[in-house]
Amino acid sequence: MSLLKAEDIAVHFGGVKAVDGVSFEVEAGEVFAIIGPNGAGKSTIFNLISRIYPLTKGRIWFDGQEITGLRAHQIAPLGIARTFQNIELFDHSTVLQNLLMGRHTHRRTNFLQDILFLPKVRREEHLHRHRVEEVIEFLELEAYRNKMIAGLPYGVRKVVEIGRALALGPKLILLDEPASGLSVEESQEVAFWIEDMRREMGLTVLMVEHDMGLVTAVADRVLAVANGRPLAQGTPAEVQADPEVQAAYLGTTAEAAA
Ligand SMILES: Nc1ncnc2c1ncn2[C@@H]1O[C@H](COP(=O)(O)OP(=O)(O)OP(=O)(O)O)[C@@H](O)[C@H]1O
Repeated sequence: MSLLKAEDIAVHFGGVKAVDGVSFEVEAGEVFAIIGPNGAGKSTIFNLISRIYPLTKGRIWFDGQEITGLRAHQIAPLGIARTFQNIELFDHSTVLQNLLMGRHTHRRTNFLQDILFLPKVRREEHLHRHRVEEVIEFLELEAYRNKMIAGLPYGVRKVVEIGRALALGPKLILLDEPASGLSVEESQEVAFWIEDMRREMGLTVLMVEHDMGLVTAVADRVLAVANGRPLAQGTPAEVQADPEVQAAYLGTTAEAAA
């Protein structure tokens, strides 16, 4: 059984069919990439899985449970974490504080227990700290631990965003363009981390990415979309060789070119 399954999903905004009849399955432990030209519907697919947008059509399952009818706040506790195309961090907080906020969904204590700082609260705090320190070590963020986000280089902020998602301790991580705006070296580093997330953390990765170098380096399978519609699915090499995919990247579809 796959970890994530999307069946014939669609969302229409007025006349715009942002996503229209897309199906795919992501196996546990797999790195699965969604590619496509600008405006193809890639981020919208993430927003459907995260339950930010209501589905016009279709169904989604995660870890054996149907999540089609769930609300956005119910998704993270199931073990799905995500990053955003436009980094969404708290600029005037430190790296450590941002990562601790990634643990927020796991809080089991209530406000009264928190202000009395009961042993249960202390134990929980210790657990959150431990997980966050693991993430800091994993992503080599030690030097930035107490630095404000606002003053950090773009590449480091992107890594912190991945860190915040990892701090949640997810089963599935959704990475929205993890290499966008990064240098070639930084993008290669992201490729190593994705590999390590799978190998060391046992994570399943679903990513949207324009950088075909990164996709080819890390993805087991790829889904190509254009104008909200699926074009091809397969290994990176198979999808890149697909004539419809090639046509879509030239700004036209194969049908239009025929
Ligand atoms: N909330 C919304 N309301 C109306 N239209 C939307 C909404 N969200 C997305 N769209 C439209 O859906 C289409 C797909 O957008 P989406 O952002 O998913 O594309 P994308 O493949 O992620 O593009 P990019 O690579 O540029 O980020 C676009 O035409 C976009 O304008």
